[in-house]
Amino acid sequence: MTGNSKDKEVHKSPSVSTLKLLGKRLFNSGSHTDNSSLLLSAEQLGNGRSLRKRPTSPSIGGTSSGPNSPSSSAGARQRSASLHRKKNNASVGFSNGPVSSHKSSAALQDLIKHNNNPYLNSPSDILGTGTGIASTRDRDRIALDREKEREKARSKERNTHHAGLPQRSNSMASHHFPNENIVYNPYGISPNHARPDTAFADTLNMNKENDLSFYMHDGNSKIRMLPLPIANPNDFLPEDMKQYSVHLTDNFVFDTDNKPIGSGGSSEVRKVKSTYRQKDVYALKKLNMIYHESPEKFYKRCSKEFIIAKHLSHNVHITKTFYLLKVPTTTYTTRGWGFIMELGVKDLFQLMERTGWKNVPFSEKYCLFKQVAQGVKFCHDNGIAHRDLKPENVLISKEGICKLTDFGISDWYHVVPHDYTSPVKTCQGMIGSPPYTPPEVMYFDIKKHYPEKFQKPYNPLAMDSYALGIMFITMINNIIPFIDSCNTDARFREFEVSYDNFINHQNPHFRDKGCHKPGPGSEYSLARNFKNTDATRVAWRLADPNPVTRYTMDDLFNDPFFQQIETCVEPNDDDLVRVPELRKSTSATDFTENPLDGPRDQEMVHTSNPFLKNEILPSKPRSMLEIAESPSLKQKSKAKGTAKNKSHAVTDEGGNESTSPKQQDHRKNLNGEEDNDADKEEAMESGATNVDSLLEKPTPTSTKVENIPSEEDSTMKELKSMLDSTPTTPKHNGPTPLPANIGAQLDKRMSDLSLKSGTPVSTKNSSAPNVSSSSNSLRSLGSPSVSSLKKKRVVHHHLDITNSVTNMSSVSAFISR
Ligand SMILES: Nc1ncnc2c1ncn2[C@@H]1O[C@H](COP(=O)(O)OP(=O)(O)OP(=O)(O)O)[C@@H](O)[C@H]1O
Repeated sequence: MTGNSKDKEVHKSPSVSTLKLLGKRLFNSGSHTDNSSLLLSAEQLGNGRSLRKRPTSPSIGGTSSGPNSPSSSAGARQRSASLHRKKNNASVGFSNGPVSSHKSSAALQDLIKHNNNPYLNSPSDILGTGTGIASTRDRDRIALDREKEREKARSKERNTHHAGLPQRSNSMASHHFPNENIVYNPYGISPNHARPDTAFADTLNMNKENDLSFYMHDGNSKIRMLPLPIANPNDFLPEDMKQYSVHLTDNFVFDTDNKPIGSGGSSEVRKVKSTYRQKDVYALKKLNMIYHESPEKFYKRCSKEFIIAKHLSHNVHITKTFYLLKVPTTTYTTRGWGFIMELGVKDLFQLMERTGWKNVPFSEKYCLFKQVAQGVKFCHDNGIAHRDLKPENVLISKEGICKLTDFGISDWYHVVPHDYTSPVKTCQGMIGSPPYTPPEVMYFDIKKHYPEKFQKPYNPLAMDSYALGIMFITMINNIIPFIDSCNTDARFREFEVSYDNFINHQNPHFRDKGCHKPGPGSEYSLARNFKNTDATRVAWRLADPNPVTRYTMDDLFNDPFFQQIETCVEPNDDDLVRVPELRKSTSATDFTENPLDGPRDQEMVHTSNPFLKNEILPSKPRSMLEIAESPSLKQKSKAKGTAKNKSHAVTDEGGNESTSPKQQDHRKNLNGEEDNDADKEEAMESGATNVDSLLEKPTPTSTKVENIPSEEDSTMKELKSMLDSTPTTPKHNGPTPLPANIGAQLDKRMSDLSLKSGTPVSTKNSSAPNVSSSSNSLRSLGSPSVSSLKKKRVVHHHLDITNSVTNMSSVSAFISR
């Protein structure tokens, strides 16, 4: 178990912000190696696959289109690679890659020194063994390339085909800084494509952090602020998820440290503390508007993410999401919405980029892999496809437990969302984060210019399997195997050829269901480092380029190698996370989001829920306890007077557990924690008030509806109708999904917020075998409230990974070039 010192180290380490900065500079350059004698190799090979954060392709609308620019990222990378090959006159296999133009850079040498790229360790890597047996696909590829060229020309003629749609920017991808390598950043800042949603990327620059003026560009191209009044989250949530308090500052204060702990394409994550228990630290995922998103679309997107995340918050391998709250403008954030979530110590990417990662024993890596798989299985078993699995979206708790997060593009995957016997609903459109996005999805990437005939509806579950396989390969190889999982990437082509070779020449039944013969051996580059042909079977079957034969999660859980992996936590172990307490719920009259804001009644203007209009939203949202006691809003009066100043510790299981002060005391004792909450409370609350009173200025209401895919329009109607649902008694039983009626209606409607649904495919067998993994796990004992606070004994020390790059100065050497 990692102690406090480790945690501190975590926070000192150059985490997300540094990584992002590093990524901008270093992606496609030689990556870390511990062997300086390999400097030449690194440069010659132009390793472009070093680990870096992968922003999600934000194709909310179902397509991720980009300008038909000849300078797409792929193009740029290809140019680099070919240039490199020319320069070095080397025939390379997997190790072939984009060129680094910083040969003589000290920073690069420093970087290369830390390289632990296993491909660089053997001369045979250069030969790309395992791929030269047959190359039957080459002809296909040439034909495909020709066809793509023709399609590209046609596409140019069509020119503005995708204009106005949400786009994945190719700005950073195609933008070359004179002294900088290419970085693929869909949300990148470009002089030509200023993306409002990139505003928070700049907050990672610590110099700007306390610069209030930075946050005052209301409505300019960098900052996108929601118009006032900010909508009430409860207006967008189903009955059983409505919250007692909807204001962040009612029950939380920002961490005094006040540094962002992470950021993504549409969010920034900071620490917040319970107003009542300073030791209870949570993550606030502050959500930002993306592109030219309208406020309505923003609210619907975010509430969907929240509903899915909360729906899944019943498993030790899922990051718990507690509340969806209004966030005021402060020195730390702009106004908007945010999630209160369980705090992760770091994400898997941050573990993998540490120089000590390469020394992590196989057994520990397998354990992490299996934990992630358990999380994915839980999602699938609960009707959700994650669709954006990548190391950045796996958080590690302080106990070393892997927890999936970021359900921003997740979706219900059944045709009838809550009917798990109904077929799988296929998807269309480019989503996800290369290279974890499988080839069948990459065909939808507009920048790849694939002919439309290649774009077939795909199974979102197979998407998760593939991502898991690529994650596994990356974890073992310490480097991503390729940049894009499509045949525009030479390394991916090599992988495909290797795959075919293995089947054609060594194991013809490799793709057969139930075949558990050994997988590829060390003659295959992407198998060599596993040193275990059972592990390669698992990795390669998950990363099967063919989605039809790819391992499903059930196949994975049936695999004998997977089954025998020992983990240090069981999927049904209880969590150690304390549900944040809600004591205060600011009423309409005593909460001032902005002094210039209109009366709170205006919130009603935002609601599209006729039910709420008729009933008149009560000034104080009902608590989960009140909802449980009297589901109908008409009975609200009975519960009146119990709301304010009452302690509400609402479980994330749907509100069926409200912890009494007595219980809290008990928990406190079990934890051995010292509370002093009452003493601190007053001071903390006054702190919260101060935060509230910080600067904010009115925003011109932007209601411009962009030229969005028609499905977006329809989804808005669907969400409205979802909210018209008749309230039912909120009830949750453990991991059971949403209450039947509401859940079914909600699922149906929310599922329609998804990408274009296509033809159903056959439902997979949802039964999973019993997986016996760790015998070392502590099983839950006693009641949940007691067992949830038991410390678990783990067999591995997942956070205990050394890093030779520990301070900003060493990092700044990279980025100050
Ligand atoms: N609960 C949390 N605790 C600690 N760190 C977190 C938490 N949630 C997110 N992070 C950090 O912030 C990063 C971004 O979070 P997340 O992926 O949820 O944002 P996003 O905007 O949806 O990103 P993406 O570009 O992948 O869609 C994560 O990679 C992680 O490092």
